[in-house]
Amino acid sequence: TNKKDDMKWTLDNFDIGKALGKGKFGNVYLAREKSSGFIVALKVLFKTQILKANVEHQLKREIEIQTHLRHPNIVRMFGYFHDDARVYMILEYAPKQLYKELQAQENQRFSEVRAALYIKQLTEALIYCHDKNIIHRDIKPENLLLTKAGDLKIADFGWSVHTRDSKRMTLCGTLDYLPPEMVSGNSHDKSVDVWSVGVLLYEILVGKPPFEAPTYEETYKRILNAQYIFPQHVAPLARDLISRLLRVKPETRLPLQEVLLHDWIKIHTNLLK
Ligand SMILES: O=C(O)Cn1ncc2ncnc(NCCc3cnc(NC(=O)Nc4cccc(Cl)c4)s3)c21
Repeated sequence: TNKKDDMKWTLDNFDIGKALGKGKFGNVYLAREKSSGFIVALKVLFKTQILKANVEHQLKREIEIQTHLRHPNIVRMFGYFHDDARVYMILEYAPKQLYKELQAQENQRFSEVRAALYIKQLTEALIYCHDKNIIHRDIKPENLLLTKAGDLKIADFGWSVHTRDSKRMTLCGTLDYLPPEMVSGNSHDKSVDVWSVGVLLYEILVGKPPFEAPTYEETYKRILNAQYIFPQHVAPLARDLISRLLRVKPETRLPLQEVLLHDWIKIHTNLLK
């Protein structure tokens, strides 16, 4: 690795700014690296919380994976360090959170052009991860950020960590984004990410997730049977793509490479991008 990569960072290297997000294990702060003036997001995690939740090994795996990923649609982890009480992740700063952007929309949904750009970029990032045998397993609006230019970045590297700092995590955790094989406790492979692309696509076009129900048990049942309906405003091509992703049988879900070739994506994305 070059000098920068094995740099020994400490808190003294940074001026700390406003809190960007608050979570169970600690907060994320805007920060500036003093010598370069470079702006980053500094995620602070309390060791006591990590140990209490018994997620130390998951954090180590996440850092190991994340420091080796380089993709325009994945938030970079430039490094990490720790002191006696906290672990710090030095992350690429992306100013907007997709779930907040979604909530700010009229009817809480994006246009087909905006939705197709996000799905295309998410799919490209997941293809990159899958090629490195990394399954994300936790794709949902809270884990997706947007750059100033409006490009999507996967921000969450707890690929298999569910006890994560998610904002919409209700007391017992939101099932909404989990595929049948995960809610039923069966084994799962990278096609779990394909399912969650389908859930995300449905939510950003409709304004709520496909299997949302008043009770946990009802959501569970609807996921197991891939039971969802489309409001009449959802266009036929979008319905076609979603129906090829939200399949109970993992092997029948559309491969991610074919998501990029689907007419709904091609028609609604700027082919030059
Ligand atoms: O989104 C926000 O709330 C605030 N925000 N706003 C702008 C912005 N720009 C960049 N990053 C942000 N947030 C950090 C995103 C993360 C990346 N990687 C993570 N990993 C993690 O939390 N791991 C982890 C946690 C607890 C236990 C264990 Cl085992 C692992 S969180 C930003």
